[in-house]
Amino acid sequence: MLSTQLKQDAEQFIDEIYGDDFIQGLINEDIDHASLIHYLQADALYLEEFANIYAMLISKTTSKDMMEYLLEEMRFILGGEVEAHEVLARAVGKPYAEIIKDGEWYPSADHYIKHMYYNAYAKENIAFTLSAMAPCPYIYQKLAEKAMAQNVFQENHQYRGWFEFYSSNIDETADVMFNAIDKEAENMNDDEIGLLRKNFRESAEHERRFFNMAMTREHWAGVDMNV
Ligand SMILES: Cc1ncc(CN)c(N)n1
Repeated sequence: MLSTQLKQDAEQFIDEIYGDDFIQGLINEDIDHASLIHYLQADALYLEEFANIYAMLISKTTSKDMMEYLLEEMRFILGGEVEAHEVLARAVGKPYAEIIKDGEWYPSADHYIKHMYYNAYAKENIAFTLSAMAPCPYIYQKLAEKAMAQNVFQENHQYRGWFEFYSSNIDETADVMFNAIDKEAENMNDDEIGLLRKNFRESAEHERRFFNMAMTREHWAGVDMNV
């Protein structure tokens, strides 16, 4: 099954991201607040676009079950995931709404978001977009599970809630995406399946870049946003 291959492909990225500074900084509680703020600003906008892309997929599917799933996920991403963001905002010590008001699509986030939009606009079959979206729930879930398995988070650990949230809330999200990808892949040729795999791997790398973007507080250099 293609999803077995995709999950195998993801492993390398999960290990790399786990060892990178963002996740280690959360585990060790020594991540700097400026990086958390940068992450929250970028991620609030990323999630908004993720919800918009779900809406685009609703118009492309004829399956009622898939429509219901997409609607439910839209609601979750617009409301539920704020809970994970609130954990980080509390550590920063500022209201979440105040933190995110100045964000923009920093370069790595911009690239990731446009990778998903490209597939939503260019491809009629939703499996192409889903293959670019699936690393989002899947990689966070695996990172959180790994962190919970390898560390003991005391009651007062500042980021415990973040890991708990992603290790327990998004199981089904990734599963439904993988099932839909597998179903569509049954009727695809090798080139198309290769593209699904490429989309997935690219997004897995985007996930890594997104975290690292926060650590370096990446910005557009030489682009005056007020012009
Ligand atoms: C960039 C990114 N990727 C994944 C997730 C988890 N939904 C997230 N919040 N942000």
